[in-house]
Amino acid sequence: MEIKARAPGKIILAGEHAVVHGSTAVAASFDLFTLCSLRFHSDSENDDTLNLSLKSVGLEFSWSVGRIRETLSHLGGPFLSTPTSCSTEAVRCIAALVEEQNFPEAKIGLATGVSAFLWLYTSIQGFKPATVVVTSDLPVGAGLGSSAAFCVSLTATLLAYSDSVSLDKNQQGWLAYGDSDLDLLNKWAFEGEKIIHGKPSGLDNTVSTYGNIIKFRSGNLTHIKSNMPLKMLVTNTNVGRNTKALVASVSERTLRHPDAMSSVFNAVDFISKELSSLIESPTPDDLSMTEKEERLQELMEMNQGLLQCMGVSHASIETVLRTTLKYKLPSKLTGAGGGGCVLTLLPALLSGTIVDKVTTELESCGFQCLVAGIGGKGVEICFGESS
Ligand SMILES: Nc1ncnc2c1ncn2[C@@H]1O[C@H](COP(=O)(O)OP(=O)(O)OP(=O)(O)O)[C@@H](O)[C@H]1O
Ligand SMILES: C[C@@](O)(CCO)CC(=O)[O-]
Ligand SMILES: [Mg+2]
Repeated sequence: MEIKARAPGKIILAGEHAVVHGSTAVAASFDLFTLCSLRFHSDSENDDTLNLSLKSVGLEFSWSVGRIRETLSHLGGPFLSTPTSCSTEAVRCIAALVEEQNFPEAKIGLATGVSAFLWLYTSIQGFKPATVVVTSDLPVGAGLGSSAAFCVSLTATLLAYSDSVSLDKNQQGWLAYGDSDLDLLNKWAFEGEKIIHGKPSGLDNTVSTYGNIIKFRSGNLTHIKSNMPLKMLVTNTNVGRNTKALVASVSERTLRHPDAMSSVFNAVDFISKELSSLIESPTPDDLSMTEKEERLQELMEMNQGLLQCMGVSHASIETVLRTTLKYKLPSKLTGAGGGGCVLTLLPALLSGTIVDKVTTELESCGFQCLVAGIGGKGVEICFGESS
C-alpha cells in the first residue's frame, strides 16, 4: 500500500533569525507543497533495498537494508513515540551511508536532507525495505521553508503506518492528523530540521505541520485569526543560500556584539507582537483597513532594517526592495535571507495595473514572482487515490 503526505511551505511576516534567539515571530503557511510518498516492499517483491527518489532535485539513492542495519543498529531505536535527536555518533554513521552513494559534488548542499531522511526513516520505521519519493513545488533553499516541508511530509508518511497515531486508513482523499498526533509529528520533523539547519527555532516545521497563521516564541505557538486580507507578493531573487550558514552567522555576530544584538532581537519581538495584534484586531476598529495596511507595511519595513543589522540581507534583496518602493510598496526578506525570497504586502485596493507593473519590472531583473494563498491547512495524508 502506498501512502502520501503533503506539507506546505511558509512565509515569515516578522521575526526570522530573532526567533532563534527567543524573540516572537509571526508566520503563515504558503500554499506550495512538498509531496512525499512511501511504499513498503512486500515479501514477494524480493527487494531488500531502501530507495529514496528526490524528484525535484534530480537525485536517486538506494541502500541495502542490511547495510543500513549494520551501520546504524548499534544506536538503538526505533524510537517512534519518543522523538530523539541524532547524536554525534549517529551523524557520523549516517554521513558514511550518504558518502557511499557518490553524492554529486555540485549538489553536496543537499546531503543534509538525505541524512535527515535516513535518521527519520530508521528512527521511526527501523530497517524495512521501501521506496520513498519526494516531489516539491517549493523552491529549495529560497526561504519558503522547503526543509521543513520536506521533514514534515516525510514524517507524516512514516508515522501513518505506526500504532502511535490514530488514523482512519479507509477514508478516501486527503485527511488531517489529530492534534496530539500532530504534536508527535512536529517533534520528529524538528529533529530532521536540526540535522539540516543546525539550530532551528522550530518555527518552520510548526507552521508546515499546523498550517494557518501562527505567533511563535520559544517553541510555543498561538494560532492567529487574521481580520484583514493578507495578499502577499513573493519574489524569488533566485540567489541560492543555506539557512544553516546564515543562522550561524547571526549567532557569531551576537557573540561579538551581545548587547547591541540583544536590543535588535528585543525590537523584533515588539514588532512581531504589534504585527500579530494588528492583523487580529477587528476592522473597522480605531483604524480603517488602509491605515492597518500602512502600519503593517511599516512594521515589515522596520523588521527588514533590523534584518540588515543582523547581516542577512543581500544585494539582490536590496534590488527587490528598491524596485517595489518605486510603487510605494515596502518589502522585507522572508526566511533566512542572504538571497532567497522577499515579501511585499499588496494592499486590497491596489490596482491590478500596479501589480502587473511591479511584477514585470521585478521579472525583468531576473527575479521570479510567486503568488499563492497563505494561512491554509497544514500537513495532510492520503491512503487511497489523491485528488
Ligand atoms: N524537495 C526536496 N528534496 C530534497 N531535499 C530537500 C527538499 N527540500 C528541502 N530539502 C533539503 O533542505 C535544504 C534546504 O533547506 P534550507 O533550510 O537551507 O532552505 P529553505 O528551507 O528552503 O529556506 P528557509 O529555511 O529559509 O525557509 C536542502 O539543501 C535539502 O537538504
Ligand atoms: C532564519 C530562521 O529564523 C527561519 C528560516 O525560515 C531559522 C529558524 O527559525 O529556525
Ligand atoms: Mg529551512
